[in-house]
Amino acid sequence: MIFTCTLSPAIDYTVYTKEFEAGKLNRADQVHYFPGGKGINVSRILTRLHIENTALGFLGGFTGKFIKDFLKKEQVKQQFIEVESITRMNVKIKSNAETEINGNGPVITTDQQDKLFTQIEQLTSDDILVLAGSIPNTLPNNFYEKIASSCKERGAKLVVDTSQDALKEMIQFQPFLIKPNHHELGELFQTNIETAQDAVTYAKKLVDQGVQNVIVSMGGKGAIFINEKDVFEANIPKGTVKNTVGAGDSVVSGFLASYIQNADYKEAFQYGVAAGTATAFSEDLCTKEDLEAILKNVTILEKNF
Ligand SMILES: Nc1ncnc2c1ncn2[C@@H]1O[C@H](COP(=O)(O)OP(=O)(O)OP(=O)(O)O)[C@@H](O)[C@H]1O
Ligand SMILES: O=P(O)(O)OC[C@@]1(O)O[C@H](CO)[C@@H](O)[C@@H]1O
Repeated sequence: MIFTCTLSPAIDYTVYTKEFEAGKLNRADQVHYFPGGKGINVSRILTRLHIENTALGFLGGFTGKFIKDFLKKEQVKQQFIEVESITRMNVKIKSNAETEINGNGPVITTDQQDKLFTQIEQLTSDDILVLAGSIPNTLPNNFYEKIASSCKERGAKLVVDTSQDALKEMIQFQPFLIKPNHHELGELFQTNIETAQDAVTYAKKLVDQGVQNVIVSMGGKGAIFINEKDVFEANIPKGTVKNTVGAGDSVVSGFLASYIQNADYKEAFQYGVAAGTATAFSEDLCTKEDLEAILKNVTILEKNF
C-alpha cells in the first residue's frame, strides 16, 4: 500500500486575474479552493488512477475540515492527526505570471508527532511512503530523518519530494525515488541546471550516492530520469498551460501508479510525465482520462552517459 505524508497541508486558494499588479486592488475573474500540500496532491491523483493509498499528516481548524470533507467526497483514504492550528491557505495567483504565497505550517505537539511515528511504525516491506512538501518550522529539522530511518528499518520504500536541507538530509537514506525540479537539484549542488545534460550530470551524482531512481522535472522543458542502468529524457507536447501547481506531484503519482503495476521504469516515467503535463493543462489536478489522452504524445528517448 502507498502512504503519503503531508506535514503541512493547505487549501490552495487559486485566483485567476487578467493582469495582476502588486500594490493595487486586483479583482478576480475566477477563484478555486483545492485541497493541497504535496502528499495530498499525490494521494488525490493516485485515487483517480485507482491506486490504493492513504493520506497521512496533520490537519486542524475549519480549513482542515474543508480538506477532510473534500478528500472524503473524492474517496481518498485518510488518517490525519488533528491539531489545534488552523491548516494554512496558500495563495496561488494565475495572471501574466504565476505568483505563490505559501503560509506557515501548523504547531504540532510532541504527542501529535508521536502519533505520526506510531503510524509509520506500522509500515512493512510491502509499503511505499511518500514524504512530500516542506517541514513546518515548528518541527525539529531532523523530522524527516526520523521518519525515513523508521521507514528504512521496516524495509518500506521511501519516495521524497521536498527541497533544500530537508532533501539533502534524505539522500543518506537511499530513497527509492526522489523528484527534484531543476531549481531544487541546482540548490543541492549550488549550481544552475539549464539543460537536460546538466540535469543528467548532477542527478547521476545522487545515484552514485545511493538514490535508486531520480526524476528531474524541468517545467515546460519536460524531465529526465536516471538510475544505475538507464537514462531517459521525456519530451512533452505543446498545449495551453492553465495551472502548474501540483504538476510535479502528478509526475510522482503517475510514476508510482504505473511502476507498481508494471515494474517498468521507462513506462512509469512516461506515465508520470504525462500526468504532470496533463495537470499543467488543467485547472485542477489531472484525471486518468486527461493523462491517457496525452500519454502517446510524451516521447521518451534513451540516452547514453
Ligand atoms: N509550462 C509547462 N508546460 C507543459 N508541461 C509542464 C509545464 N510546467 C510543468 N509541466 C509538466 O509538469 C511536470 C512537472 O513540472 P515542474 O518541473 O514545474 O514541477 P515542480 O516544480 O515540482 O511542480 P510543483 O512543485 O508545482 O508540483 C513537467 O515535467 C511537465 O511534464
Ligand atoms: O510549502 P510546501 O510544502 O513546500 O509546498 C506546498 C505547495 O505549494 O505544494 C503543492 C504543489 O506541489 C501545493 O498544493 C501546495 O500549496
